[in-house]
Amino acid sequence: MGILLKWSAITQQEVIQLIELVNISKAYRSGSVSVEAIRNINLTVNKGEIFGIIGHSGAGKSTLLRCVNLLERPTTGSVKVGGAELTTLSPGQLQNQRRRIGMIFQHFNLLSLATVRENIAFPLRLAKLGKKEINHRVDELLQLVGLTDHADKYPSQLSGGQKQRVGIARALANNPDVLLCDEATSALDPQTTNSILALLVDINQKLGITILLITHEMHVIRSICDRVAVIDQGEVVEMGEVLKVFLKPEHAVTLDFVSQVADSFDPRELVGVRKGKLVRLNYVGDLTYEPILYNAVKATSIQFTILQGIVSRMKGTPYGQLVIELIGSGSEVDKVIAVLRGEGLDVGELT
Ligand SMILES: Nc1ncnc2c1ncn2[C@@H]1O[C@H](COP(=O)(O)OP(=O)(O)OP(=O)(O)O)[C@@H](O)[C@H]1O
Repeated sequence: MGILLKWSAITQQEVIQLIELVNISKAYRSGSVSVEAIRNINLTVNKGEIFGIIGHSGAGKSTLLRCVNLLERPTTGSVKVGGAELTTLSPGQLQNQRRRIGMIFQHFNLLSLATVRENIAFPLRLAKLGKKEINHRVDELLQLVGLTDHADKYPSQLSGGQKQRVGIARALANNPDVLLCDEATSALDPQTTNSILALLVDINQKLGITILLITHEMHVIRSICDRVAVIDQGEVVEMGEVLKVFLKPEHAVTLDFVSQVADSFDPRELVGVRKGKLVRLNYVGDLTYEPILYNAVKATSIQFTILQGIVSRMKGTPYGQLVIELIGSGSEVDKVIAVLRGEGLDVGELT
């Protein structure tokens, strides 16, 4: 059965909250000065999803991500992963819980004097697995990330993308439930970025690992995330399903990020220039490929012009956004708009 999504009802599945951050704040002290890096953040990440946090430099992304495994301890607030409250655990208990949370980094953080195989084996040694078991697991991981032929190389002999694959394999060594990604593709060129993003999607889908990533690139969010939180000056300013946030950004910072990947021409510039009624149509799922616009106008004398448009797919879901001008009598324009809404399109009236 094809996807048939109404704008108002994008996928509703059974939801298990794997990461729950409640009222997280973190203040750093330097001398007598206190910097509040994040403030009162409430955020949940559901099991199986890829959740992205986007923000400009200094917004608090790294601090927030590092609070999830308590690499940074929040000043106030609760951090639950898989139901366990991490802030109250003893050091030993925390170490055990951290095995369920893998992490990868922008600059890979590999051991430069160790081979690929040894880097990947490192967390397995810490977990005190036997030699045979470690070798077997490392072979599996090498295959998963496509580095079987590079097992005996040192990090300096690898490309950036290959280094990040080692980082991913190492992060997955102990079969975590969650993978935290700290700007994992920021040091990579666009093609390598895409191959690493494809690997993350593969891991998410095949292994069911929940992914929480931070980035300053909307391309990353649009390519692989299910939901996104936009963070600015330490606070979450917008959050929701990527398609919705992408098609209808509300906060100025979100608009800024969306314009990284969308047409930067703002059709509101045409208000007052064009004489007809300007409307923005958003549609998702199979509706994207239906002749809805034609059907809506065919019984009327309305003419329409497309002023701006995109029809694409996001994580396999088709979507479209058109800005059109409807030319004709007011009552017929209203009728067309009502028909479009009746078909499930989101219709925003710009004039
Ligand atoms: N260890 C620290 N001591 C003092 N201030 C810090 C520390 N770490 C971060 N900050 C401050 O907290 C704020 C948020 O920093 P953070 O690194 O979390 O932002 P970010 O969004 O990840 O930025 P970037 O994308 O540049 O890495 C900044 O003002 C930063 O200067």
